[in-house]
Amino acid sequence: MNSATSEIQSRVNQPQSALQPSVQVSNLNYYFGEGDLKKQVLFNINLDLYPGQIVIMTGPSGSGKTTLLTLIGALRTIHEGSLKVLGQETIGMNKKQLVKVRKNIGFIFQAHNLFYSLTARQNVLMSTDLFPKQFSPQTNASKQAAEILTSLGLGERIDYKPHALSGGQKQRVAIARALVNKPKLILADEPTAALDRQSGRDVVTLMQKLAKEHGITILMVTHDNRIIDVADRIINLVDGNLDSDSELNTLLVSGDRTALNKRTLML
Ligand SMILES: Nc1ncnc2c1ncn2[C@@H]1O[C@H](COP(=O)(O)OP(=O)(O)OP(=O)(O)O)[C@@H](O)[C@H]1O
Repeated sequence: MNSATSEIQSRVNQPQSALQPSVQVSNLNYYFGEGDLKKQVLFNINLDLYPGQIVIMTGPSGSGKTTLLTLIGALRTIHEGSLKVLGQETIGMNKKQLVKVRKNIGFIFQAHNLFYSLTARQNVLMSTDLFPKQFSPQTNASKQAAEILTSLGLGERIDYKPHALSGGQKQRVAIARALVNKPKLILADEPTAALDRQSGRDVVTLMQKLAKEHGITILMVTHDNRIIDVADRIINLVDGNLDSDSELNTLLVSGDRTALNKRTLML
């Protein structure tokens, strides 16, 4: 284990109270629309997410999951309260400052959004500032993209275009693209929805490994109850309110299967 890895390991193994949260949400309210059409969609949200944690966000349709995810991803600005992402307060930030915050976050979506005219490696490089100036296979960034793809089991597919890849392989390219800038926070919106059972399982196992080995915080919105067991924690939004927030192991250890089943039924 190199020194960087052991430092991360020791951070991840600390009690959560000793760690700096990657995301700190306090008293957050959010509204859409103006004047008479103004509608509140998030109500007094308080939430801290820690390094190494996989947090699954569930809740009925329209409960505010995507809105909260996009606020944490600095894709929108908050109106009221406080939202610190990787130590930076985002309220009052201008577009340029938000873009800077976003650079430290990896995004993974249901539709992997790959460019079909580019190879797996070139798709990964789209996330770096070095594209398209230098995408010859000799550059450091290109080598790094190849390394990440190899570590995700795509060593044989580095220079293939998406049409020659399976659904699970395409989603792994999307994960590689989310990782190339070494984010401390990954936000995923239905990352397994388009995948068969085995590919979905492979993708989340990989995400779990990344969270644990590199101290990455992963916040994932999913309706896929086939993958719920990878969560360290499940938060449930109902009508814009944080309805519950539980450690999955606690639910399982305490034998409170009714609570877990109730939650799973809502997915
Ligand atoms: N751009 C928008 N303008 C106005 N209202 C919006 C906008 N986006 C979302 N909403 C409303 O905000 C509320 C929360 O929506 P959001 O998409 O965050 O819910 P969700 O839990 O992600 O739903 P789903 O599971 O269906 O994706 C809903 O009432 C929705 O209609």
